[in-house]
Amino acid sequence: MPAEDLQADLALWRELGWIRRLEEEFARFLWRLQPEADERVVLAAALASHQLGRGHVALPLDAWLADPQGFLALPPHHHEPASTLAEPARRHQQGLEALRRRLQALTVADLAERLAASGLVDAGPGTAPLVFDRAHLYLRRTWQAETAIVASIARRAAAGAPLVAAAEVRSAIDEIFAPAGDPVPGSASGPDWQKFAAALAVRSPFTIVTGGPGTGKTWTAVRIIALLQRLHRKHFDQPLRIRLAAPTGKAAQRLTESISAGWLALQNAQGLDAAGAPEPASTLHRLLGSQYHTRRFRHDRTHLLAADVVIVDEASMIDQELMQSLLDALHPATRLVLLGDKNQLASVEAGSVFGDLCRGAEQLDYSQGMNDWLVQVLGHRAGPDGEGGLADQRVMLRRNRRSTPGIGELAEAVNAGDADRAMQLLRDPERAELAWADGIEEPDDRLWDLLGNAYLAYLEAIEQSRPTGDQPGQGEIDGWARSALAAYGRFQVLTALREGPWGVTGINRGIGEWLDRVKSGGPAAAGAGEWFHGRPVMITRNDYATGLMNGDIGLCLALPHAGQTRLRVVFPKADHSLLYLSPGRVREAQTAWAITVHKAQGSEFDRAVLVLPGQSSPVLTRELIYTGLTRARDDFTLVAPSASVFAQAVGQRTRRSSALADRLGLRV
Ligand SMILES: Nc1ncnc2c1ncn2[C@@H]1O[C@H](COP(=O)(O)OP(=O)(O)OP(=O)(O)O)[C@@H](O)[C@H]1O
Repeated sequence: MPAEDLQADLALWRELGWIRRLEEEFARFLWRLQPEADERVVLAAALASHQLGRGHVALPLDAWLADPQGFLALPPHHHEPASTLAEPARRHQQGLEALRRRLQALTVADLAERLAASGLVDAGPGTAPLVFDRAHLYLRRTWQAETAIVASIARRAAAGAPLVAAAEVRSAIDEIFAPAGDPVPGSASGPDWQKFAAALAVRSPFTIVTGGPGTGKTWTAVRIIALLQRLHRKHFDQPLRIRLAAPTGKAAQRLTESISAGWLALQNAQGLDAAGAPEPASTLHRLLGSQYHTRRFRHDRTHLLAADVVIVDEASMIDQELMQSLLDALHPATRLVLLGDKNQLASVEAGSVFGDLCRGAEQLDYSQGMNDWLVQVLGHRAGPDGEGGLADQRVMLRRNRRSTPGIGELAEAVNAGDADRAMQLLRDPERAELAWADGIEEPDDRLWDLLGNAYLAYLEAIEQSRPTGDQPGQGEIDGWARSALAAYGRFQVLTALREGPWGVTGINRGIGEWLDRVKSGGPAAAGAGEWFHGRPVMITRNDYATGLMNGDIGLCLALPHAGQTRLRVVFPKADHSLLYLSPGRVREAQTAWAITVHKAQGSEFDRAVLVLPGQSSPVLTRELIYTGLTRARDDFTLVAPSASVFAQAVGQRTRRSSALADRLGLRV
């Protein structure tokens, strides 16, 4: 029986940890639907499901057949069973043999034919559990989501005609961008991409602004808001309803801070009308109205969000499902501006919509219509006329505006896959903001001295800002909590891995023990799970009762209370308020001396240390290194026990599979 044969192989791969139980179950479900199904179709379906678990929304046939092993979760080479005689090695070989047998002589064309002929697969809309489209095999849900995203974006991209006269836009851009003393467009420092972004955002209800760290994405967003408000107020009494959001609470908080500081600065320079000031940012979930116990949002295509403009930061973190929900909830006329860094790690959940939308954004492919518009509002075109389409909707900011350029240079080298240049920069004494922690080959005292000392400074900062007097008021306590949170935010240890001596668990334990040893009388940091004054914690699971979300960071402080102290965990909220909870109410949390790069997405720190493991691992990729190092604003240190592991990581790209860019007509 083909069904039993295939199930036996799937069971073997599941035992070996190469696929999940879910894939086995999914295959069983398909056999039940169609006992006579083609086993190669069922195998491909199981792999499409496995792909989804690894963040890919589809299985690309050609890539799969070119590298079938790469599509199973095989262990890295150094974890393969050593002896070929031992049972695990025998099973490993059996697993590989089964894979070889299953795919023997199978070509892309042959498989495509089998998929097209199968009752389990549709070529588009329908009821079959799978969809085969553009040489990608999808589970129906992800195909539907991708299709909805494509349709929504294509609709927005087509609705390009600006409502205001070009001359009006031109004078408003000139005024709003003038005080910063920007370079003359086309001058030696290159075109003014920030003005391009503004010109694009006025013209169309959908704009994508991508750029590396410090390229001025939020600076530009402030000006886009000011520009849209100014143009709107000329014709209408009410200001535009502008909503700001980001995928995580931390990112929303950062967006609120930088937009309000930027708005204030612009207002002072320009005497802007305060009525147009944007409100604090919220998380995307909150913006869309997340509801307890369901993945559905209050705002959807039948209950649209009341907003004229929606600006979302850190858009690379938006997964496919959330992007669909966001687009669904917006009126076609609501302007959507997505800000993000296309080179960062994609979302935790499946999909890489922002990265896909930015495919090829380095090249200029503006249409003739767009170039004409740019001439009218900026006085010059972007380049030769190109294909336009989605390319007309996006702009890439390229100039790093930070005063310490080293991190931007390092990010560029990593992004270009140039590990030698990256190491050279990290070791260059001229670049004081970058360092390679040479000589740390084991997690030993040299590492704990480096990491622990930074946290000692944090613990001392907390003591220094402690309110004086026995009965401080709430205002003083809030002030203390805010300054403790700010002190913690100045420095962060990041790891690539979760487990092991170089992972979050090992590094957290090491720092905690070091602090206990060095700081007499406290902070009792070693006992993970214990609550102590100064303990930073990260929430590991959404808790709707407290409103705390996975990834939120808080600090445990001994707050003065009735002449004594009591422990409270304080969390900053996206709306800038503070939430105090007793430790008993903070259920799923772990100590956060170190956090993974994945969890740090959406956060920034003045200084960051990235700790890589001594051995290579599939999670070590260029995107991970890039995301880790760009969390640091002013100062970055790399701890990499092996230069070759670092070099290998920089050479290792991750690209999530989907046909989104292709379906949107982007050259891929
Ligand atoms: N055109 C400009 N003229 C002067 N200063 C600028 C300009 N653009 C940006 N800046 C300044 O450069 C710094 C970085 O800008 P901003 O925070 O907007 O970058 P970003 O791309 O949002 O960075 P990140 O995503 O890493 O936070 C800020 O201090 C900002 O005020």
